[in-house]
Amino acid sequence: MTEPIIEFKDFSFKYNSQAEPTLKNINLKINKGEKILLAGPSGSGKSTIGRCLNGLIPNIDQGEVKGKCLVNGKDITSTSLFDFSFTTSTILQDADSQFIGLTVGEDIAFALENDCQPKDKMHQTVNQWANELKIKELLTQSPQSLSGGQKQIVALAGVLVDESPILLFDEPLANLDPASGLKTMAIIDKIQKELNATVIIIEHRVEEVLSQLIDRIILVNEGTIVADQPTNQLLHSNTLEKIGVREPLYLKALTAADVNLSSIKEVDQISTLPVSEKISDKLAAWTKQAKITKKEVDNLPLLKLDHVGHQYSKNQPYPLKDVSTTINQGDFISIVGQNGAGKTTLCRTICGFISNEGKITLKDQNLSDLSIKERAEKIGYVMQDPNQMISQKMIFDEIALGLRLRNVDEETIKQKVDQTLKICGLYPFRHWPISALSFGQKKRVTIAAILVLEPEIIILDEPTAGQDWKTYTEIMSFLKHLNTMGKTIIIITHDMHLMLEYTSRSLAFAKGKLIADTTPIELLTNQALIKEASLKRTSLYDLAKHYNLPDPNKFVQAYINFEQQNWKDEDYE
Ligand SMILES: Nc1ncnc2c1ncn2[C@@H]1O[C@H](COP(=O)(O)OP(=O)(O)OP(=O)(O)O)[C@@H](O)[C@H]1O
Ligand SMILES: Nc1ncnc2c1ncn2[C@@H]1O[C@H](COP(=O)(O)OP(=O)(O)OP(=O)(O)O)[C@@H](O)[C@H]1O
Repeated sequence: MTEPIIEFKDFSFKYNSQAEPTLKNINLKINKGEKILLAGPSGSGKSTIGRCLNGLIPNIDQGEVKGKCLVNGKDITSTSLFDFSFTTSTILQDADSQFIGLTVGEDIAFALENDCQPKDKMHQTVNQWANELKIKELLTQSPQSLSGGQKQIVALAGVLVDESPILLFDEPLANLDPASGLKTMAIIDKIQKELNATVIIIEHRVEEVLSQLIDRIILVNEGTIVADQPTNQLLHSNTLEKIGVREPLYLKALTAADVNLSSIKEVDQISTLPVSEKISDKLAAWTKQAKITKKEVDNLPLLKLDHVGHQYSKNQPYPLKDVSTTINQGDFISIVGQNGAGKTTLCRTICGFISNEGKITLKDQNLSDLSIKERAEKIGYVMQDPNQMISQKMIFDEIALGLRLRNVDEETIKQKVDQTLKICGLYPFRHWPISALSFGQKKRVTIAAILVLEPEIIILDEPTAGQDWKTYTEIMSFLKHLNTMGKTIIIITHDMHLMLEYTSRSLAFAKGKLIADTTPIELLTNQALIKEASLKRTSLYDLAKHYNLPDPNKFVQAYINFEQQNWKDEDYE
C-alpha cells in the first residue's frame, strides 16, 4: 500500500489573532505522486492548509494546533523552515512577497543556491527553465518591474527548478493570460510525471486546472473538508456549485441543454465525452431556441487615443507603442492580451500616472492640460487589490475622502456619499468599519470612492482575478448595473467568458501593440488573433466543436443568454 506523504489527523488550527479556529478537525491523506486540486470559496481555509504543508504554520504564522499534521513523515510542530525547504516548494498567492533576488535570474537561482549546486550547473538549470517558460529576456530585469503575469511565471520557475517532492501551487493561474494558464498546467503535469512529485494546486479557476488530468478534488468550506473525491465522482455531484465554486462551463451547458450527466462516466475532459447523436441533437435544439439580442450602442465619442505610447527606460523595448482608438460613451470594454503586452501600462498612461508619447483627449479636452487629480475626477482607476486603495477605517469616510481632499462642504459630501452608497448597495453598511467587509464588498467600496467623483470613465484592473464565484458574480453584476446607468467601463481581464458575457467590445494587445478592436465573439473566431494575443476559446466553444454543432458561436451565445436570464437584478437603490 502507498504511504501517505501528507497526513492530517483530527487537525485543527487557530491563528493567535483569531478567536475561532480557521481549520476544524481536518482528516486527510495525500499519497506520493498524487495530483490534487484544493478548491473552496474565499476565506474557507485553503491557503491555511497550504501553509501547514510548507511550514509557514506554525513557524511564521503562529497559533494553536490540535491533532497532528505530518509532512513527509515529520510532525509540522517540530520541523524547522530550513527542513521544509527540502520537502515543499511553494508558489505563493502573492508572488510579490516571494521575490528576494535583485534580478529575475538571481531569484530563480535562489532555490538552487540553497541546495549548494555548483555555479555552472545552476546557470544551466536556470536557462533551461527560462527557455521552457519563455522568460529568457526577463532574466536581467528586476522582479519589481515585471507585469502581474510575468511575476507569476517567474515565481513558477522558482518552484520548478527546486525539484522538491511536494509542489504546492497557491493560485498559480490567477494573473496569467489564457494561453499561459494552459501552458502552466501542462508544465506542472510534465514535471509531476518526471519527478513523481506530489502536486497540490489551490485554485478558483477549476476549469483551467482540469485541462490536465487531476486525481482528486478536495473541497474546503468554512475550515472543514466537505468533499474529497476522485475528480469524476466529484464533478457528478453538485457540490462545487453548492459551496459557491464555479463549475466548468461546459458541464453547466450540458445540464442546461438537458443532457443527463449521470449517464456519462468520465466528464472531466471534453475530449473524452462520448460523441452521440442524442447529445448533439439536444445541444443543437437548445441552441436553436435561443433568442439572440444585440446591445444598441450610440457610438458617441468620449475618449480619443492618438498614437499613445510609453517607454519605462531607453534600453528596454517599447512596452506600449502607437495605440490609436476611440472609446465611446456607454461602452463596456474588455482589454485583453498576453502577459506583459502593455495593458496596465496603457491604463496608467490614460490616468496620467506615467508619461505618454501621443495625445489623449476626453470630449475634445487634451488630458495633458490636466493634473493627475483633475484627471482622476474624469477617469477613475480601480486597482486590482482594494486593500492597496483603502486608507480610511469607516466606509463613509473612505467614500468621502476624494471630496474632502477637494474641499467640498460636509453637507454636499453627505448628500453625494449617501447617494453613491445607495447606488452601490452599500447604504445599509454605511456605519460599518471596512475591516468587517468581504473582498467583494471592499471592491465595491473602492468603486464607490471613484464613482462619487462622478468620473466619465471607470477603468478596472483585473477586477475578478483570484475571486470566488460569489464575489465574481457580485462584482460583475454591479459593473453591469453601472453600465446600464450610462457609465463607460473598461476592464482588463484574462477571463474569456467574462469578456464574452459582459463586455460588448474588446481591445486585444500583443507586444505593446493594439492588434484588434472588435466584438468579443469576433475576436475569439479569429485563430491568428487568438494566437498572437495569447487568448483561448472557452470550453463552450470546444464543446460545440466536439459535438459538431453547425454554429459554435451561436451555442456560446445561447449559453450567455441562459446565464443572463438567471441574473438577479440586484436592488442597488
Ligand atoms: N495570518 C493570518 N492571521 C490571522 N488570520 C488569518 C491569517 N491568514 C488567514 N487568516 C484567516 O483565516 C481564514 C482563511 O483564510 P485562507 O487564506 O486560508 O482562505 P482561502 O480559502 O485561501 O481564501 P482565498 O480563496 O480568498 O485565498 C480567513 O478568514 C482569514 O481571515
Ligand atoms: N516599472 C517598470 N519598469 C520597467 N519595465 C516595466 C515596468 N512596469 C512594466 N514594465 C514592463 O512593461 C511591459 C508591459 O507591462 P504591463 O504591466 O503593462 O503588462 P500587462 O499587459 O498589464 O501584463 P499582465 O497581463 O501580466 O498584467 C512588461 O514587459 C513589463 O516587464
